[in-house]
Amino acid sequence: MAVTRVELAGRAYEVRVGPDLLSRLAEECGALLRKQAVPIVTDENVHRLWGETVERALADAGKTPRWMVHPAGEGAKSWDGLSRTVEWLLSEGVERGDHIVALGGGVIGDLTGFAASMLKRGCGLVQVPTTLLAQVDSSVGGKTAINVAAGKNLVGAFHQPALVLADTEVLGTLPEREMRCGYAEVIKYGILGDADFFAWCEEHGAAVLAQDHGALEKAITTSVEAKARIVAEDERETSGARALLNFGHTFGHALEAATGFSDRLLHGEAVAAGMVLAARYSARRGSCSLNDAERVTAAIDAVGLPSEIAAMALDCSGDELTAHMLHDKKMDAGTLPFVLLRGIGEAFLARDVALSDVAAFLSEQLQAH
Ligand SMILES: NC(=O)c1ccc[n+]([C@@H]2O[C@H](COP(=O)([O-])OP(=O)(O)OC[C@H]3O[C@@H](n4cnc5c(N)ncnc54)[C@H](O)[C@@H]3O)[C@@H](O)[C@H]2O)c1
Ligand SMILES: O=C(O)C(=O)C[C@@H](O)[C@H](O)[C@H](O)COP(=O)(O)O
Ligand SMILES: [Zn+2]
Repeated sequence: MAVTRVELAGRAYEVRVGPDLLSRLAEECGALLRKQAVPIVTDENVHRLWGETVERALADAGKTPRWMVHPAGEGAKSWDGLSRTVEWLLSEGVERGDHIVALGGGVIGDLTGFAASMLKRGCGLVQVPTTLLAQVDSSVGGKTAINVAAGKNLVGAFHQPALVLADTEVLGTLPEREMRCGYAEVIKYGILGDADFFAWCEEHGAAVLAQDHGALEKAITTSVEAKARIVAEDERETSGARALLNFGHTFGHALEAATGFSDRLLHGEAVAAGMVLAARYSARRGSCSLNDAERVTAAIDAVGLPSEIAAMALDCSGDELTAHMLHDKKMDAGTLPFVLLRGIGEAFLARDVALSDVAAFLSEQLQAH
């Protein structure tokens, strides 16, 4: 098992990555699960595939899971999903000192984390991420949110977990498409801040997706270490360091909005196409080389993630895509800082980007090929 600490003063916590953590859930959580009944929020797929393992793990420790099972998919990150979760937690008598278990992908983690942040003004949380995306990204760092009509993640809170348990065995049941989505966030860490890791991904992407043990473990632990370092430096995205984790997301969230937060384009896929756009836009502005932008595109193409928005039949204009960006949380006094590249491994925050120029660039990209 690999252990990474997220160093936050007075609230440091461990991210444990390795096999068989789910079947040791009670031991791993120790005193965090202080009552016989354990409130667990999950979705229908995870419940069907891994519910029994959890039941057994808790039964061995004399505990009983209490389940809240959401429908699978992004739709659960909604006002309705949130109110149902909070009402259920209240009906279960959850107290401030209890820890709610979020067992699932990023949707369940973001939703449950947000519910935990507001229940009795904040109760405990254990993240048990079951997708690659959630293991390398969403379970770490305390960003929680729901989507609302105006856009992605626009209502939320920072609420750190007390523990993250990333069981690599649970990825065995994850569909390939979801593995690819997680891989998009893995290579993001290389592109934004670690050229050597990006080069490693270029070589080993297929092995990660095939769940080769060594490659998968390196991909997860390198990603978690990068995220933990950045979150410890800038927990609430105030200094600019954490904003770099948003590489590809301003474009990506606009693509998710344009496709109605549906299965048509999953978050990881939107981020993949968004990273290609951010790299190409960087090259167009002359901050990075065309060659580096092409390397980003090739790495995304190589694993079957979408790179071309022209192939997405989006039925919207560049202006309509930039209109979605006006809701981006990085928006500051009327300007939107963009995470762009000086090169592979060197992202920076550009504060002088005109949205009209981005719209013109997107119009070209929508028509390319
Ligand atoms: N808070 C953050 O820092 C952060 C970071 C990245 C992404 N996110 C958010 O995370 C969400 C995407 O998360 P996701 O990609 O994990 O999607 P998801 O939670 O929808 O999970 C993807 C699918 O995989 C299924 N699944 C989960 N675990 C499984 C398993 N072990 N075996 C089989 N099926 C399984 C789920 O039921 C679902 O159908 C988005 O809403 C995104 O905005 C948040
Ligand atoms: O943890 C962060 O910070 C990130 O930006 C990670 C992203 O992968 C994630 O999708 C996040 O939810 C996006 O943040 P948002 O602030 O743009 O909603
Ligand atoms: Zn993301």
